[in-house]
Amino acid sequence: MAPPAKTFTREEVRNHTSDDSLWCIIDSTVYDLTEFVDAHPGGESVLKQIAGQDATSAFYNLHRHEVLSRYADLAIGTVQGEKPEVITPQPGDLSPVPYAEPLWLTPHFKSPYFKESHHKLRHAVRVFTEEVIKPEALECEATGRYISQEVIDKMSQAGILHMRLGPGKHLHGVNMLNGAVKGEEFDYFHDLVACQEMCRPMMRGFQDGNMAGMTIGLTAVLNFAKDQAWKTKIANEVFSGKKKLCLAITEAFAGSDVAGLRTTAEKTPDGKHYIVNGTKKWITNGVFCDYFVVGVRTGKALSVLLIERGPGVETKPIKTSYSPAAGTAYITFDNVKVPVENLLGEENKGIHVILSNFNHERWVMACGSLAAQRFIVEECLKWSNQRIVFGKRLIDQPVIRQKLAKMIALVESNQAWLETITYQMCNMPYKQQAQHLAGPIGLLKMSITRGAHEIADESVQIWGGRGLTQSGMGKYIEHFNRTYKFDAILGGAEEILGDLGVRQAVKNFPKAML
Ligand code: HEM
Repeated sequence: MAPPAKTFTREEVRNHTSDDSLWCIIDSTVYDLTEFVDAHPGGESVLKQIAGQDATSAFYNLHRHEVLSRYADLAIGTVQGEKPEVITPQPGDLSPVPYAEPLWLTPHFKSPYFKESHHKLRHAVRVFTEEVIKPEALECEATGRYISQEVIDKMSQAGILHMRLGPGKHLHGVNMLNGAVKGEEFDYFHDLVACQEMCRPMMRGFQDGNMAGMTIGLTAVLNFAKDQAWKTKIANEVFSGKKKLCLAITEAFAGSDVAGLRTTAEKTPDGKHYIVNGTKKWITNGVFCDYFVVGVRTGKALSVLLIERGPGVETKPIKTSYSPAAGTAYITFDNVKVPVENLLGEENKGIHVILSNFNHERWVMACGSLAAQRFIVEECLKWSNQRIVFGKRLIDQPVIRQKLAKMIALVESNQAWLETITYQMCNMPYKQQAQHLAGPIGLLKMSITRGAHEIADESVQIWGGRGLTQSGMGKYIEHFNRTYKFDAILGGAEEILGDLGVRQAVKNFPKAML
């Protein structure tokens, strides 16, 4: 909101220093703080000290720019002949801060990978994220409530729910974000753009609460359901946002080691149903889902069933270090009767169903974690540039520049690797992807989550106490430091994925000797 059109001279502002009239200037705007003094969260005395003065540096040393838009009604005009210097970003804007955007979005840099439609989609998703998703994310993260049906409906109408599964036939004919990209043209670079843009609210619990379950679970139905009409029914219900679906594989008994699952499914004597018994743990979105894509033991091997919420299915929230908005659940199945038609893929060949989406799931997590790291780099660059300590900006200290250099290098190198792998995904048929990319994607995710560890650590050191505080200037640093580990565990632990990468590399090792 622009300040009122009235103008004042600096001389006039200097006359308002009493309890009856206390003004100050921040970035050429004049604020009347008389009534606000008592309510100021930072106390009265600090405002009295800057009465009548230009408080721009003092303000930015202690507050985020967004505070000014929250209190815009305190502005009474501007200083005659002066214009604001601080940039107020508009929805969809690219950040002008160095390294705040990937190189393909940086002026003068070229990329062989991104076309006009990727740029269009980037802009459209960023606007949607800022206008629709971010306000919801902030509220859900603060209150712990689950995503609202209203926001789910808006995402469905904009084609975002379809988009979250990556490229494929399910996108054909879907109007995405008012024609930003055609479903038929949507490739893994569009997918990358959407994944990275949708992380921008930087609310990690909500990010998973925002339909992560369907992203990793619905593909099993699309690719392995046998009955076409049944598949279409489930897909329509989920893509329209009317029903929620999640993937339920991990158990207290087995995390990354899926072969150790203990939930059982036994066929009834008439062969028409399975009776499912067991438990599932850490199931993202489980608390509010209607459908569960469940890994079960059928005899000695694994199978995958779609189980509908009903008698015998119970979900309880699990408290994790991110917000309850993710809907993380402990699930119990007690004598749940499931029609045999709900089998996905072949009986006892469920491992193929489970593995089939791992590459995409891990790649999605890699995209998201890296986008969050870049956001943290931007926060650190801005903070180091505006924070004055020992009479200098933080960035004037070599030790801080070293930390920033390390953080930038980690993000840029991982983004370059991510784009190279994405290019392979665009150019390899599914079978080749499964054969050649599981190892590289495992190594990529490991590298990115290791980078997150370094970046979380260095950023807290740069921000000091504010990096440990849940409100105020360093709130994103605190949040990132508390939640970055999710990406190092979910979808396969860092160590397991690194090991997968090396094992795949040595599988067909040539007779090459030293
Ligand atoms: C338009 C003017 C101002 C508004 C609307 C405002 C608002 C706020 C708000 C909302 C907070 C809570 C923390 C946050 O959300 O960032 C805060 C904290 C604070 N403010 Fe202000 N403020 C203003 C000007 C100033 C000025 C000029 C100073 C100092 C000279 C100041 C000193 C402080 C201090 C010391 C804190 C506590 C910071 C911390 O806990 O780290 N404020 N202010």
